[in-house]
Amino acid sequence: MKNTASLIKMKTQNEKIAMLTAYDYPSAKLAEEAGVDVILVGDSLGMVVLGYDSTVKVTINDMIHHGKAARRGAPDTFLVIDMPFASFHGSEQRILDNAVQIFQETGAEAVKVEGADSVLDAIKLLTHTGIPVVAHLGLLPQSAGVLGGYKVQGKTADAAQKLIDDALACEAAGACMLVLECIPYQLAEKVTAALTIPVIGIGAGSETDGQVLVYHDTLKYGSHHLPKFVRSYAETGESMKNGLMAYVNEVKSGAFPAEEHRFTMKEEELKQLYGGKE
Ligand SMILES: Nc1nc(=O)c2c([nH]1)NC[C@@H]1CN(c3ccc(C(=O)N[C@@H](CCC(=O)O)C(=O)O)cc3)CN21
Ligand SMILES: CC(C)C(=O)C(=O)O
Ligand SMILES: [Mg+2]
Repeated sequence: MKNTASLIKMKTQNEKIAMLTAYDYPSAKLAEEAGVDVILVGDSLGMVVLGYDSTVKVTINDMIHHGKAARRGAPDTFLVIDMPFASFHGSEQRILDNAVQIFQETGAEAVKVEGADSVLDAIKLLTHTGIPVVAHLGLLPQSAGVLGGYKVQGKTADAAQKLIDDALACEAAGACMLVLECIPYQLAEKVTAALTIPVIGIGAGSETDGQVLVYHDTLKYGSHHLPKFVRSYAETGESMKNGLMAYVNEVKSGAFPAEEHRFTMKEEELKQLYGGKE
């Protein structure tokens, strides 16, 4: 139940694919227990876990460190690892070395790369090597510096046609799945209908084969700005902060620890310790 064929089957049977990011053992474990179909160790971890203001500082080692933890938490879920900034550009040898390292060390089912154009060769190379590749089009956070920020993509007829062509080229290059980020829903619907592989949207409307969101956005964990396309399903950050404040208060007041939290020494041992005297 966790391979590329089972995901394509979900598309053909019109069963929506629920994808979520996760970055460590407990988050991946909760995602798997909740029935998430695909877990993405996204390079968004640079922002929501490591506190960077973009994803471009994330390294291969960061992805492997978090990927291995997520794998331990979710051994039975289709796991995708983002290839971080620039790690799938340059020579074939470099791209292959990076992808093989991530794939082998984490035991993930696939890696994800942002973009088409020159990235199509990387998709082909990795697929032919035996590494399933998830493509990612629309808003490419690793190219935010070039795109001029986190902006909706594919809004003009020309840009939309280019994205459709890119999506078809990603599929032809061997991609096993496609993520579409921040594009008009009409365009996402068209791409989804045009492709055989599953298309997963984030800020791309409801007509894709599935949805992906960032773990911390879904559970409102952290104080970051939430993009317009997010719906939060819990107030985790608030609940955690309340818990931590209660802990601090009880330590200060002496209410914690209580009798049931302490350990006791036997009377005779105490006597021996004090030499019979008090
Ligand atoms: N917490 C978090 N959630 C994400 O979904 C996410 C990350 N981080 N980091 C990596 C990328 C960056 N992403 C983002 C971040 C911000 C917007 C955003 O604020 N967009 C504007 C729309 C701008 C426009 O209208 O062109 C918005 O208001 O939603 C979008 C995608 C998506 N990814
Ligand atoms: C937003 C998703 C698709 C992603 O690439 C990430 O979390 O890094
Ligand atoms: Mg990413």
